[in-house]
This record gives sequence, C-alpha cells and structure tokens, in this order.
Amino acid sequence: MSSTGSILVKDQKRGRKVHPFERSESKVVEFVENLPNDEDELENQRLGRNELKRRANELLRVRKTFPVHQNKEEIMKYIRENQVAILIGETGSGKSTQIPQFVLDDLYASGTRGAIAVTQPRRVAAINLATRVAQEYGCNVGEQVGYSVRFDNATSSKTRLKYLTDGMLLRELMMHRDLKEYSVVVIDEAHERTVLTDLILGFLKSLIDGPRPDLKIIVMSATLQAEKFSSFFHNAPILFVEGRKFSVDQYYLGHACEDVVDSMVRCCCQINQGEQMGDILCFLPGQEEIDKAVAIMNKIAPCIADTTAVPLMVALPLYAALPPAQQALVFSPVKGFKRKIVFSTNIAETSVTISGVKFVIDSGLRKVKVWRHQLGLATLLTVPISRASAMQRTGRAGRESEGKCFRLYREADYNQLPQQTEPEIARSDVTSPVLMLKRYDIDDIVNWTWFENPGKEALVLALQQLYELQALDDAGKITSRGKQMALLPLPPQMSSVLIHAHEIKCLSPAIDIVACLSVDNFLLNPPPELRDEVNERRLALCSAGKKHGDLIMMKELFDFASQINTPRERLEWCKQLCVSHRAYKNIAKIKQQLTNYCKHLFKQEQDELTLDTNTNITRVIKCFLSGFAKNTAIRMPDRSYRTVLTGEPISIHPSSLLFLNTHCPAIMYTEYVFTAKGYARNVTRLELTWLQEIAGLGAVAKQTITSNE
Ligand SMILES: Nc1ncnc2c1ncn2[C@@H]1O[C@H](COP(=O)(O)OP(=O)(O)OP(=O)(O)O)[C@@H](O)[C@H]1O
Repeated sequence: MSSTGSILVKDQKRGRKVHPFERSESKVVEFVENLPNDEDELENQRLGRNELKRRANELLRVRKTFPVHQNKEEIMKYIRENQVAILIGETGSGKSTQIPQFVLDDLYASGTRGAIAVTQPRRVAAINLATRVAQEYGCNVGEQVGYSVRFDNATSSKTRLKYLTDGMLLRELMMHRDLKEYSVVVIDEAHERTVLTDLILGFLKSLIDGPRPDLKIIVMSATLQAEKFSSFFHNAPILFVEGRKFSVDQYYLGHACEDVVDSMVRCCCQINQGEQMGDILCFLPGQEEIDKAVAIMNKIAPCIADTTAVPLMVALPLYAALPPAQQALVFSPVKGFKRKIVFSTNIAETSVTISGVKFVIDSGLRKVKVWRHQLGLATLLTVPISRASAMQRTGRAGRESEGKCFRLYREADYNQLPQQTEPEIARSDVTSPVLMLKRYDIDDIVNWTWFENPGKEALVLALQQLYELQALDDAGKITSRGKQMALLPLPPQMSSVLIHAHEIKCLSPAIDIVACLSVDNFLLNPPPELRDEVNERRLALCSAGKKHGDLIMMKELFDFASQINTPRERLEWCKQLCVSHRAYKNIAKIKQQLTNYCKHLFKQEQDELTLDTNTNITRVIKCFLSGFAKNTAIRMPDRSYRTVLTGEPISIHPSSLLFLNTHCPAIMYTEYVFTAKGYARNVTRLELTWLQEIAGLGAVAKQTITSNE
C-alpha cells in the first residue's frame, strides 16, 4: 500500500491544519456492536444477524484505513458545530460510505430522532452505496440502511440511513414539504451539478432559512467548487479531507485516437496480456459504442485466451438504459482464470466502486443532451469530458489496491480540457423543475433561490409549456391537474398523457405504453443481416402497429409477451422478434408501479380498455397527442416532414415501423435525435384534423396545417 499525499484535515477558512489521529480498536468494535436493537428482528433472523455482524467486523479492518475514518472525530466535530458543512474530499477517501455512517452513529448516540437522506445523482450509485453500507453496518439492505430510486424502493420503517436519487428526494419534498422525516440531508457528489442536485440545494436553503432551522445539511464534493457552495449557504465552513489510500498511475497516448472503440479494445487486450490480474473499467461515450465494444470483445476474447497464460476476458455493458438486473451483473466477481471488462458510460464515474477493478481506460468522451429551448427539442452530442471528470474516472481504479489509468488521448489534450463540467441546468429543459417549484407554491420563479439560474428564456419557455399542458392557469398558478402531474414520477408530458387517459377512460393501455417508453431498449436493433426478417415478423404480428406506428406496436408486443405462459417460451418469442426479455420484465414492473400511483392519484380502479377497435386506438393516440403536441410534424408535398412548430426538416428514424410508410399525413414522436440530420423516434401516424383540435398549437402552426390539407 502506498499513500499519495498526506492525510490531513484542513479548515481553509480558519487556516488551521489538524493532523490525523488513530482510532482505538476497541472504539471501532464498539461502533459495530452498537447496532440498534430491534428485538423482533433479532428473534426472526438470529442466524442471519450473526452472519451480518461477522461480515461487518471483517469490513471494519478495511474501513479503518480510510482517510475519513482516521479523522472521524474531527469531521464529526465540524458537522456537529455547523448547520451546513461543506466537505471536500478526494475520490476514494471514503466520503460516500463512511460519513453518513458516522452521522448515523451520532444520531443514535445523542438520541436524536429523524433519518439521514444521502442523495446521489444516479440510481446505480444509490443502490451500490446502500448495498455496501448495509454490509459495513451489519444489516440487510432495507433495514437500518436502505435506498429509494425511481420504481424501486428498499426501505422500511426501520430505515434511518437512506441513499436516494436526487429525483426521489425532490418527490418527497413535493409530498412532505418540510422534509420532517429527516434530521440530516447529505448532498453527495454535488460537483456533478445535475439539474436536480442544483434544485435540491435551492430547496434546502429555503428550508433552513424558513421552516427547518434545525435541519442539518452536509454538501460533499470531490473537486473544487467549495467556495461556490460555501457562499450559497451563508459562508458555511469548508472542510478538506486530503489523501487517498492507493496511487493510480496515469498513461496517455502519444498520438490522437482515431477510432475510440477499436483503441479501447486493443488497450484491453494489451492489459490482459501484459499486466497482472485485475478487472478493467472502460469509459465510452454511449450505448452504441458500448454495445459495439462488447460485441467485438465477445468475438475475440476466446481466441486470445490461453488457459495457463492469458485470462479469458468477460465483457459486460453498463449504461442507464440497461435493466437494473443486468446493471447489477457488473458488480459480481467473475470466477476462474478470467478478467472482467466493464464497458460503461459516465454512470460509473462517481460514487461507484466495482470491486476488483485495477485498471481504467478512459476515452475522454461523454454524451450530453443539449436542449434547444426555441425548438423544444433535445440533441444528443458527443463531447470531451472535463478534467474533473477525468480525475473521477481515474479514481475508479485504486480503490482496493494500486491501479493504472490509460487515457486514450494525449497529455496535451488533457491540459486543454475545461476544469469543470458545465452545470447541466445551463443546457437543459427546465419544465419539470419549474413544475416542482409551482407545486411548492413559488410564484416568482425567476428570483427563486436558484443555485444557478437557468436564465429567463429557459424559464419562460418552461412556463409556456406548462401552461399549454394545463398545469398552470392564466395567472400562472398551478392547477389541480398540475398538482397531479407533479406527483407522478414522469416528465410532465408523460404525466399529462396519463391524466388525459384517465379522463377519457383509456388509462390501462396508456399506462402500458408509457411503461414501454420508460425503458430505452424494449425493441432491440436486429443485426443488419436479420433486419428485414425481424421487421417482417413484427409487421405480421402487429397489425394495428403497422398502421398506427411504434407506440401501438409496443403495446401489441407487450400484450403478446404477457399472454405467453412460460418464461422459457417467452424468452424464445422475444429472441424471434428481437425484443428484450429483460426490458419486458422491467416494463411489467413499471406498469405495476404506475398503476399503483394512478390508483392513489385518481382514487379509482382503472378501466380495462383494449385496443381492438380503431376508435379505441384513436382515443389512446389522442392522449399522447395531449402531451406531445409540440413533437409533431406534417408531410410536405415532396414527402419530407417538417416540424409543426418551427418548420424544421425531420425524418422518420430507420428503427421506426413507419420508416417505409409514405402515407402518414402527419406524425408525432416522443424522441428527437440529431446525428447527420434530425430524426423522429417512437413515431405515431396522425390525421391532420387531430392536430387542428389541439388548443395549445399556435396560429402559425395551424396555418401550416391548413395549407397542407
Ligand atoms: N461496493 C464496494 N466494494 C468494495 N469496496 C468498496 C465498495 N464501496 C466502497 N468500497 C471501498 O470504500 C472506499 C471508499 O468508498 P467511498 O465511495 O466512500 O469513497 P468516496 O470518497 O466517496 O469516493 P468517490 O467520491 O470517488 O466515490 C473505496 O475506495 C473502496 O475501497
């Protein structure tokens, strides 16, 4: 083990340095022995409890060596003495796993009521951290330590330390506005500056300045924005925890990289043949590159492996659109003479520890969604990462031992990278955040306590969109419809679809389609040689989808899959149609959750409308049109499509069932992607008259529609 940099705790504001001190062994053991005593639980799970404790004691030996652990008393003194503490620590210092446990320990010791919320920007991190911390704490996930992410909740009445995505904390804020359940809120990875993290910061400030002067806030961040956080929270003190346990050597390319997937795979092979055992974590920009890399790796790995000298490489993908069960696979060790290669987007960049990873390969790229306010469309772009991101990625190696990071760019390129990633709010659609503020009865949106104001233009367009969705009234106040929208765990457009569906009694099929759209990969892209065959099979099966488009086809496929009795037959059926079986199961779960939300919201059982007549199908499509009126385009005499709002050219994406259909007078799409040109995805055929019925469309758009009739 080597130590890179001294382990010091420094109070920058007061210019004081505090040397670390050792914790005594007995105290540390006492901490674990001090588990809250729940008699019933102990009775029910006595054996399990012993095993949990044994494992926790084992992990304690490792934990004791983390920089933050060695400075526990000093850190806790800061936290006790200040209502808001800004904690800056290097990657791997133990912030995310240890500090919440220290605080929990403190709550028990002082008899303070209330729970601790620890927010994470991503669900993978929230689940991974809760699982690890539960092990360290000596309980099962969902007992004292749990997590809550969209569509998955592992908490109980016993839970006092809850890892949750920032989206979930915001939902809790919408329902229990003072966050009374919590006595401490920890904002982890605040430097990531997601829209939702920024929003939470704003809400927390208004809470401590208003109804919750007792609420404690800890802002944790890995990099340098300490001053900004501090000044936002009335010059809160900053605490620096320096030092990490293991060093990570960095290597650069001597030349610019031409094909990032190819270079990544080559680099994996070199490590596999030349370096000691240890898994590899590779950062690629997006799903497309990852799927490609996994496919190549699966082909070549068995050819390179040699039972005595070269381990077999086992490639695993990790990106947000994967179903949770498949994401979880990357955290399981591979057995035998094998090396795990995880190809990931930046979802593994912060907070996540993949046990066994010794090497990181970084493409230096990421995908970002850039929202074009005027068009109301998002464009997905591949851009270079920031230096802060590069450090985070590097930090994923060297968590359990020394590591190496191979950067697929030149050192000169690294020096050109921006210091920090720009805050997401500067380039995002803020419709959802504005709805939350309105739900919170905030009238003056522009002058709210924004951590970073998204700008007047973005705010006005969001207000306009909400008005068109009837979430706001003429005075800009939230309507009862808007309140319902804010309670559904969906973007406002999707919520609007479900509310409309409830009103015109076609909630059941609408929920199914919304659930299908909530997972990204229900329909897999067939390999080129099978594309025509698979498309024909899908068209033959989905007679309504053939006519009406992708949303209706998804519903048909989902229904077919649901009618198959045995999982084995269903799996085979999914293969034939290039449908993801895992996604299917995920959809079924989301459907159940949405059904429960709707039951609660509308206080009635749902209808069982089936899509067996054209009238019923039209009804469902019109529901979607109520949410996606802006995402429509009409066919021009030359058969191209132009968006109704701005007249921009747009094409039907080749993955759509309507790609070859030239008879659609108009289309609606739920997704827009821009590669060489603008593409509509998840496309539905519309009649022009349906567009004219929409109240929200402006006069210009209506004129365009009329002149095309
Ligand atoms: N799931 C896990 N499996 C194995 N070890 C883990 C796991 N989670 C955490 N650890 C260990 O705990 C250490 C500290 O992790 P923690 O997430 O608390 O660090 P951190 O300071 O928050 O770093 P970062 O900000 O980079 O996530 C890791 O370096 C690793 O040694």
